[in-house]
Amino acid sequence: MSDLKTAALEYHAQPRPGKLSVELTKPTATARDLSLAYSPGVAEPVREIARDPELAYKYTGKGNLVAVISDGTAILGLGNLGPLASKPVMEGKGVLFKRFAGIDVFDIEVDAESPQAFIDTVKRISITFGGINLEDIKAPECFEIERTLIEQCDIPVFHDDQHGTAIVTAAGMLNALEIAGKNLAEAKIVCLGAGAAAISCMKLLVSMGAKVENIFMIDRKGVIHAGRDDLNQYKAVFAHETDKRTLSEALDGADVFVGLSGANLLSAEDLKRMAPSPIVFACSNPDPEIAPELAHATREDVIMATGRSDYPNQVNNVLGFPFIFRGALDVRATRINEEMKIAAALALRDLAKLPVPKDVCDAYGVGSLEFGREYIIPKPMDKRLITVVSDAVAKAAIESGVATLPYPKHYPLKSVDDVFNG
Ligand SMILES: NC(=O)C1=CN([C@@H]2O[C@H](COP(=O)(O)OP(=O)(O)OC[C@H]3O[C@@H](n4cnc5c(N)ncnc54)[C@H](OP(=O)(O)O)[C@@H]3O)[C@@H](O)[C@H]2O)C=CC1
Ligand SMILES: CC(=O)C(=O)O
Ligand SMILES: [Mg+2]
Repeated sequence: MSDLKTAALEYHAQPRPGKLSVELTKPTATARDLSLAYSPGVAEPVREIARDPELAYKYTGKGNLVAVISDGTAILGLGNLGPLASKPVMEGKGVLFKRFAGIDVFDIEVDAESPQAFIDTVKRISITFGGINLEDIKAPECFEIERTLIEQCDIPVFHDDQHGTAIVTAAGMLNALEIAGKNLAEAKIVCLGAGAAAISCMKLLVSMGAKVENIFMIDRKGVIHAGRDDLNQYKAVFAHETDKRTLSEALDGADVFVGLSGANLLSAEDLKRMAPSPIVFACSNPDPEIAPELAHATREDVIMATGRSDYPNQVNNVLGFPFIFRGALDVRATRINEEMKIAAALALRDLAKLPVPKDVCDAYGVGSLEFGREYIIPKPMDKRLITVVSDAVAKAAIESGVATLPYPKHYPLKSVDDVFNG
């Protein structure tokens, strides 16, 4: 077994199985404590909540609890391996929510026979939570699932593979284009993949200035173009008249490659076809569309990002979801809207341009980090993320009218330790 495989399996198995547990937040040392925590005292908050449901936020953990829910149909780039196999990823998201934003998570893997069965399950349990993070659900089913749940739930429902990925990709892309001396409005973009992440990423780039006619999206059957009669409504948005049919043809002179598809699908030969200073976001997990070593060996001028932690420029939704939900929960937003997504993307973009503190460099074992080809986006370990991203999201929620609480007194948060100082 490879070192990483052995270490990863050992990490998950020892010293106890899994990565998450439940912790107590109140004293339980005495009989008196127990009479408050459980019977008879527990009846008091029960009566209060029955009288006024809003009081669930005061007397239970609802307001800081997010459900990370999957049906296991698109686990990372590994495909449809079923709900149980998705559990390590969902626990992993729970780890990141807690570590970076102090948010508690129940991971929930649903064995659903249809999208409607999945929707019904999530809807029925949604009252338990302050927010719902849908995860690793394949396209096109994910779009209808999310739309219906947003409509039916009064808490934020957010399919992270769509919007978290789009927000982080947009932030990195704006910076990469600036470094390459290009701009979104003129960039010729090739997107390999036309699923949950790809469609949402391209939609957000369009809403931030990219031109649909400059985007070539590619699925397993090749370039998505106006002559195809096998496109679902989500792919069809990106269909235009073109004689390009293959990835190679689409990449001729392209400024940007975004990979949200699968491992090793971009060859060195294809990378050579791209324009000067090509931007390559090979974001498939765990293995990117092209290995960074191969990309750098092929093109000295490449600006390269992956979804992984072990290379520079990690374009991964971990930079978004903890801080976006933190901001949304703290103003009790009823949804996560476009204004909040764009605010998060711009906050991430801007943070990458500030001097990087020493503790962040130390965590990544480098002497320094400076805005440029090898540092286009902040590092997940950067403690300022919770300050700037959560603040931007909370403010955008208030300004766009979806917040039900005012701007929190303890904002902007200085660190994750600050979360319960409000
Ligand atoms: N870095 C990050 O933060 C994130 C990365 N991702 C990565 O994006 C990828 C897709 O995830 P997601 O959108 O959720 O999954 P989906 O199942 O919704 O979409 C997968 C898409 O990839 C396409 N695809 C797969 N293999 C090929 C191929 N050989 N050639 C062309 N297209 C191909 C599929 O084509 P078709 O439509 O024809 O089936 C489909 O459009 C995964 O690798 C995942 O790890 C996802 C979210 C976040
Ligand atoms: C990062 C992530 O959510 C994915 O690859 O699916
Ligand atoms: Mg995912």
